Amino acid sequence: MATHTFWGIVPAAGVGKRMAADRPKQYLPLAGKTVIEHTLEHLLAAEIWAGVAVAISPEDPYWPELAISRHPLVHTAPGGKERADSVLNALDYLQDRAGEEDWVLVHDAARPCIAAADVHKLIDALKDDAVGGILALPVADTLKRVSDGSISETVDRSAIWRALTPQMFRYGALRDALRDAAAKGSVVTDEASALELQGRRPKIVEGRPDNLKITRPEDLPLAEFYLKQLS
Ligand SMILES: Nc1ccn([C@@H]2O[C@H](COP(=O)(O)OP(=O)(O)OP(=O)(O)O)[C@@H](O)[C@H]2O)c(=O)n1
Ligand SMILES: C[C@](O)(CO)[C@H](O)COP(=O)(O)O
Repeated sequence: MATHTFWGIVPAAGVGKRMAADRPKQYLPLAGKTVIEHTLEHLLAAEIWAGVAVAISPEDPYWPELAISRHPLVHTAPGGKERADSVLNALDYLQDRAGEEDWVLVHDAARPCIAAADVHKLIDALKDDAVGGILALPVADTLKRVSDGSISETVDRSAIWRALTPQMFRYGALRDALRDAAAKGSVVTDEASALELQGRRPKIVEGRPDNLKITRPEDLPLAEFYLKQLS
């Protein structure tokens, strides 16, 4: 049976504009810890990691204060201007450690309710796949295309899924795809988009609806509720 090596990358260098708090949202208090501590503790609970590289802004005063920043499996990489730059920097940080065919799972610091079971579900579904893929959720609402404040059409939702994280790709393939996207000036908001631009077809694995991304203030009480259900 083939053996696999799994690295984690956690982009955590955003400023949280939409949250508009006194600090980046990954450091906001949530159920007795910071958001990023929940995220990393849940990821580490999957117990499959060769290491987890966390992309942190160079001016970030909060990260060194957290004990988890000194966890033996946790490495600190420099954050970048956009999320994709942070992920690329973390890949560069891992270059002497990770092999080209090792798996990399990228998970947002802002998704603290990730269940270890969902990490295992993604890995079990894709570890022998040629391309890799992502956790995602089918949309539950009717979708409208809107222009100038009015509806131009109702979009067929049967083929529309919401992208979640983790997103799981081979180290070398992900690095090359993100570098290509950057070289072309293409803005990619997730890892799958970078591989799609190269004509690849990442797979979809259905994730849990509680794996929400904390984006706006109203997401915090919802995350607290979900965390209570997880523990
Ligand atoms: N330059 C950046 C921008 C974002 N992220 C990370 O990418 C994840 C998802 O991004 P998002 O929710 O958009 O976070 P922010 O960019 O912080 O939020 P906003 O867009 O509201 O400013 C977050 O964990 C964020 O810290 C990052 O590592 N580096
Ligand atoms: C990667 C992501 O979580 C997928 O839903 C999301 O795209 C990241 O947030 P952003 O607001 O698009 O940067």
